[in-house]
Amino acid sequence: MKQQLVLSVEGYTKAFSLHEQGTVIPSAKDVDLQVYSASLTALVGPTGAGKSSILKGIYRTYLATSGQLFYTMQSGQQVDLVQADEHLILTLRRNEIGFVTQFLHFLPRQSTELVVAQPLIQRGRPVEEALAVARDMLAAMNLPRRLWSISPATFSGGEKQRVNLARGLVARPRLLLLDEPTASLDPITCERVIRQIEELKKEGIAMLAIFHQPELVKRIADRVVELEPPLNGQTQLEDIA
Ligand SMILES: Nc1ncnc2c1ncn2[C@@H]1O[C@H](COP(=O)(O)OP(=O)(O)OP(=O)(O)O)[C@@H](O)[C@H]1O
Repeated sequence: MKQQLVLSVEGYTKAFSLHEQGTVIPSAKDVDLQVYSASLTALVGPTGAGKSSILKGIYRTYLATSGQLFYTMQSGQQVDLVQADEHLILTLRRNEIGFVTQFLHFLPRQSTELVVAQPLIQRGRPVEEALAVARDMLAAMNLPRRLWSISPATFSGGEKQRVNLARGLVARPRLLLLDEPTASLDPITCERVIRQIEELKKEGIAMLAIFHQPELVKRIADRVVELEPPLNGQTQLEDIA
């Protein structure tokens, strides 16, 4: 399958100004990277290097301090995710860009299968059909059947991670962001996730994923972007004013 450029990150920089403390926390600094369809770009580097901050910038949970995030939409039109208006960002989140984070967001008393089916329902799939896809994915993620009809509120970290993955994977976005997708999984489930990632590649999906395990990166990454260690210390706000 021909790989096409889906996302080009150019000079992405993020720093957090903590005005009350009068300091600036540097995060990602001048990062360039590309993500192509039908492939996985791995983001590696030490703790605090800004890996999660880059994913959050692409998903627009964070606003970049500087730099550009050129995303090529399904329509072929290119948009800078730093500048795009809120409405477009919400549309892209619903239809094109998915994010599997370390945290599971869900409404109280919502069943696990409904949490997973949600991205499909939001796109207009009939509820029963969406639930059937969700159940298949929960089975693929090795989540015990007895947990499907209850809320994930009381789930263990590994169980929540499986629900998160199932939700991200059913959506089949064009660009999938994965923040340590296998971090709290047992080896069998980890293998299943790897199989799913291979499947996503075959379907043409572009992925940008943070990993801490070098052997995993070697196995599934098509490109590797290594971030520099974070700068030492903090900058006083007046130093950069
Ligand atoms: N909302 C925030 N407010 C202030 N500082 C933040 C915020 N989010 C991240 N940071 C800081 O930015 C730096 C980079 O954080 P980030 O989570 O992106 O690192 P990371 O490379 O993903 O680390 P890890 O491998 O430990 O997950 C850290 O020093 C962190 O404390």
